[in-house]
This record gives sequence, structure tokens and C-alpha cells, in this order.
Amino acid sequence: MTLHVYVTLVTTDSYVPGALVLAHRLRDLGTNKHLACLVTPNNVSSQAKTWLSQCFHDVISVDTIKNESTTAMTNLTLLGRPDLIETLTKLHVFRLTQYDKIVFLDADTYPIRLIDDLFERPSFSAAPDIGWPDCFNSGVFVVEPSLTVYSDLIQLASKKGSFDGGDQGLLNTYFDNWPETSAHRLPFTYNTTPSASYSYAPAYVEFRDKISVAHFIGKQKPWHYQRFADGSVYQRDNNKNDHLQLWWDTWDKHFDKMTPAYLLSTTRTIPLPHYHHYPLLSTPSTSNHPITSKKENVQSIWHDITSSSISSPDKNNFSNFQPIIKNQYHRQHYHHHYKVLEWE
Ligand SMILES: O=c1ccn([C@@H]2O[C@H](COP(=O)(O)OP(=O)(O)O[C@H]3O[C@H](CO)[C@@H](O)[C@H](O)[C@H]3O)[C@@H](O)[C@H]2O)c(=O)[nH]1
Ligand SMILES: [Mn+2]
Repeated sequence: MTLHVYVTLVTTDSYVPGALVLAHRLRDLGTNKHLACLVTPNNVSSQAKTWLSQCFHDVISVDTIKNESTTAMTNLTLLGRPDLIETLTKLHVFRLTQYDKIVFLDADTYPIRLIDDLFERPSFSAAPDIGWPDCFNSGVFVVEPSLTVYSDLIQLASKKGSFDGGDQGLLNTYFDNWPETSAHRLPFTYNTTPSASYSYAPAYVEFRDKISVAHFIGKQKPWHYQRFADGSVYQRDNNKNDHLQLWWDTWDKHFDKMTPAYLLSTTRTIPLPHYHHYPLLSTPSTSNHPITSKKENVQSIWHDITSSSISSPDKNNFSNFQPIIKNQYHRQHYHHHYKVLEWE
């Protein structure tokens, strides 16, 4: 029997919510395939591993592959994602020869429909990247593991490095004939990046019903969003993204009201999705809004939080709010991030 497996990767606790929702969603869509999650020993807590092992058939511990060269750091800075220093760990997927065929999915992907047909695609298949369609995006790919390819990739990483500092640059250098081989080119609907949909909005409207996988690329992940008391996701931009709501619907389906609180009380290291128990603190406006460019405004929001009359059992547990403000602030004003953290 051929062993077909969906594989994802978690190198930090901060991506655990993504992996949990992904596994549940794949099952909700009716797949009978095996589900596996790669985890690294350093930044994934044992609490997180327990949760993952309840959702995945296999939780496989792998070494961190860190790209610490100066060039890698420069390239990742160019990409605006210095946090992706460990994504070469994804290369371990190539050496999972205990499986015959793998559909790899980033922890920030969300299947819209059953995608088992991907296992019929040849190795190596991937979909174009929205930023440079002659490169593939490495958040979704189909592969037959091979130790030779794995060691070639490791060698390439140490000799030549990755042009973006992450796995995507390296894989595109290795599979450099990909843009010319149509059999290996998955439709963009298998790796649609709604967070970047502004680049061709009319196409997004025209083809949205054909989307198979949404991929929330970039710094802002679905589990970072605030929600209104009715559970709807709070989105600032006019470019509203329905997929975000679907992601949260899956979260709500599988994790009851008490789950996040329970998790937070047992470990404070997993930044779990912000539960909608908390209403938004203020109506969006330029002067009094969580997303603000001024330190003073952040301070005033902090004051709103600490003195608010919101009645919630966790009213005094302000640490629940803190990550949200950090994240929103980070997204808008990346360069001030560390200053703000210090200030907090
Ligand atoms: O702190 C981290 C960072 C990454 N990951 C894992 O690595 C994946 C890639 O990181 P992600 O934040 O999803 O990157 P993207 O925003 O999707 O950026 C692009 O660039 C990355 C680096 O080349 C590629 O890995 C992605 O597939 C590609 O879409 C995640 O989904 C997780 O599975 C973690 O577990 N913890
Ligand atoms: Mn991703």
C-alpha cells in the first residue's frame, strides 16, 4: 500500500494554532490520508507537542536547520521576514522516506475543499508565487521523498545559500526548471494568497469559487486577528477576506469556549487565538484605535484596557490583550517593534 501523507511544520509554539486548525480542517473535508507534523526540539513546548499529537497521526521530531550566514540574514531582511531564519528546517520533508508521497502544507494554509487529488500530481509540484510567478511558493508542494535530493539540498544550502534566506529561495534554485515544466506547475488556486489579493483583485473575485487552498503568507496570521463579540473577525481594510472567517469557524468548531483559557492557564508560552469573548475595545477611528503610530496612543489604549468596564471572567488577565496590540503594532510599524516591546 502506498503511504500518502499530509505533512506540516512547527518550529515555534506561535504556529501551533495554525497546525491544529489545518489538521482539523483536512479531516472535516473528509480526507483519510495520514497527517504528520514535524516539530523541532528547542522552541516547541511539550504542551504544544501534546496538543499536536492529539490531532496528527505522527509528530516527528527533527533538528532545526538554521540559516545563520550573514547573507541569509541580509536576504531575509530584504524579504522583511528575519523571523524565518529556521524555515530551512522544512527540508526534512525530503528525507521522510517512510512515506511514499507527501503533500506539504505550511501551518498557515487552510484548505477550502478536499485536496487529495494533489497526491496524483508528479513529484516535485508546486504553485506559482504571487510576487514572482516564475518562482513557486513553497507553502504547498507535492514530493516523493529522496535522501539524495535531501543531501543535494543541504549541500546547495551550504555552498550557494538561499537567495531569499528561506526555504523558498533554495528550493527554487534547486528545481530551477520548474517554470518550464507545466506538468509540475499546480494551479494558483492550490496556493492562493488572499493576504496579497490586492495585486489582482478582479481575478480574486472572478475565481474565488475555484480556490482549493488559502495561504496566509506574511507576518499577520489568522490567529493574530481580533474578533467581535459575535465571533466575526475584525478586519480594517476594505479588502475583506472571507477565508480568515473560515479559519476561525474551524477553530470554533473544534475548540470550545474554555479551551483557550484552559491552555493559557497551563502554559503561557502558546499564543493561542484570541477568543472572541472580548469585544473590541473601541470603534475604529484615527484617534483612538489599537492600530496606531503613536506610542502615546498605545499607552492610552493600554489605559482603556486596564480601566475598562468589560465584564469578562478574565478581565484582569491583561496579558491576553498584549499580544494583539504587539502584533497589530508590529504589522503597521515594523521598525518600531522592538522599541514598543521594550516600552511595554
Ligand atoms: O516561527 C516560525 C516560522 C515558520 N514556521 C513554519 O514555517 C512555515 C513558513 O513560514 P511562514 O510564516 O508561513 O512563511 P510565509 O509567510 O508563508 O512566507 C514564504 O516564505 C517562506 C520562507 O522561504 C516559505 O517557507 C513560505 O512557504 C513562503 O510562503 C510556517 O507556515 C510554519 O509551518 C514555524 O513553525 N515557526
Ligand atoms: Mn506560509
